[in-house]
Amino acid sequence: MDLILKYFPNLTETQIKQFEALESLYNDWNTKVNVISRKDIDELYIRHVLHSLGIAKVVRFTDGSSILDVGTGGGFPGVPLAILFPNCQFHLVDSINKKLKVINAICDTIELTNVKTTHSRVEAIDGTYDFIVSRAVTAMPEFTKWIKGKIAKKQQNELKNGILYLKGGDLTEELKNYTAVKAYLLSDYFEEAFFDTKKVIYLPLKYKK
Ligand SMILES: C[S@@+](CC[C@H](N)C(=O)[O-])C[C@H]1O[C@@H](n2cnc3c(N)ncnc32)[C@H](O)[C@@H]1O
Repeated sequence: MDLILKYFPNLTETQIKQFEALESLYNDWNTKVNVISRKDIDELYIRHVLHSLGIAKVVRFTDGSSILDVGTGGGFPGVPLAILFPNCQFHLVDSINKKLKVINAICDTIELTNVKTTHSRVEAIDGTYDFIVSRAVTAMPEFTKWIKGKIAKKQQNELKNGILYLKGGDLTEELKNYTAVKAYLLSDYFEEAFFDTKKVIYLPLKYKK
């Protein structure tokens, strides 16, 4: 938890309690449903919570923003972002239902009311969103096909609406056709070695019917 406060020192009491509660909740749930790999659970705050919050170093979502988390799994990056931005609406979608049940239970316990989950492939989701976030789901060319038509027309953030994708490694080949893409290095914000190769890939997208 100290790690979260190190980079996000202005959390409210409620947010601190919510972030603190994640450790025992994910540990408990992970014994029943495998939402986080065994190797990672001991490093929940660095590998999952802080990594998810890397997106918040790139953009501070304006109150009222709507954000879709595609392939959220156990709730990353959606749950930590929803705690950090209580006045934004988060829609967490995954094609595997059992993980969403864990997210719902965790959100109920910590009274996180700005999260909605849907069991579906994202291609079948109808809404539009200011931002679409994701981590570890698929390569960008396929991802952009899946989320076609899901970017909101109205822009209410300083950063243009689009995709914010947590990725690592060499992305030259994967991103070569995206001229508007911008990579933010998480090592510019976080000093821990885990972030040395981690990036937030931002792709602004226009509203298309
Ligand atoms: C490797 S996990 C990543 C989970 C989470 N984003 C994280 O980083 O911890 C990929 C997740 O994407 C989901 N997924 C894959 N294709 C999907 C699709 N078309 N629509 C919704 N979810 C999908 C899978 O069910 C799985 O839970």
